[in-house]
Amino acid sequence: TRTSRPQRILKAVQRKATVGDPQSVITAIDHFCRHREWAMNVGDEKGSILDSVVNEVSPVTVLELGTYCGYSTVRIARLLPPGACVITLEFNPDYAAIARQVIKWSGLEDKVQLVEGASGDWIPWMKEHFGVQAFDLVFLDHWKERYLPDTKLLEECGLIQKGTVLLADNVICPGTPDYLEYVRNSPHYNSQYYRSHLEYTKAEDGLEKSVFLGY
Ligand SMILES: O=C(NCCNC(=O)c1cc(-c2ccc(F)cc2)cc(O)c1O)c1cc(O)ncn1
Ligand SMILES: [Mg+2]
Repeated sequence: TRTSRPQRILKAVQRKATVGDPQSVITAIDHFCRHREWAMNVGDEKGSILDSVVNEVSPVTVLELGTYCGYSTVRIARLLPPGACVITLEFNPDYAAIARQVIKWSGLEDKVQLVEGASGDWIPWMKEHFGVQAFDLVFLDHWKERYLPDTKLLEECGLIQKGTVLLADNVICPGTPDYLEYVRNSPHYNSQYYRSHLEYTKAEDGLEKSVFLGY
């Protein structure tokens, strides 16, 4: 196929969504992925749970691991008050290039810092490079086998402090068993599972919300 799936998602946004209207961008991507081609966005059902957690935390600084096409970046950024921002890390340059354009179409570029690179390389530089003290909310949606090592790295770098909320996608499908075991058994986290479905399907999936209790 000439174009990539992310490119076809961007086309759907440019055809169906209104510039500067984040909700229309979200609706356009959900419609395309439900009726044309499945894609690994968090989706509308789990996206509503993400929205409720963002509203509950009302974060000033958010870290998103795994941007893909920027769907969840837009979902998060549209709920942030002035002065708050989301730093989103994407390893794949092709995904990052599409995400920049989706985020720009939504008009939320001032609330988003998209960083291209590997999470393991960038996390140790977050404080110095972005002047971040600690994250209020971390949305984990990247390589599933990186959830646990990156959580430990965030702890070691002092980027997770008392009250920081971790919200992890795909804890059932594709699944993140080692991460789940860690946050559910650690005395330093209060963890709860929000049962849902894999985006645009009937398969079970869910989000795990873990609040750091301090040391
Ligand atoms: O694939 C990279 N990132 C996406 C991580 N996200 C996922 O893998 C993901 C997968 C699924 C999923 C679920 C069922 C199924 F049958 C197939 C896929 C769903 C989701 O909601 C995800 O979030 C990637 C590539 C690369 O080259 N470099 C850095 N990262
Ligand atoms: Mg996901």
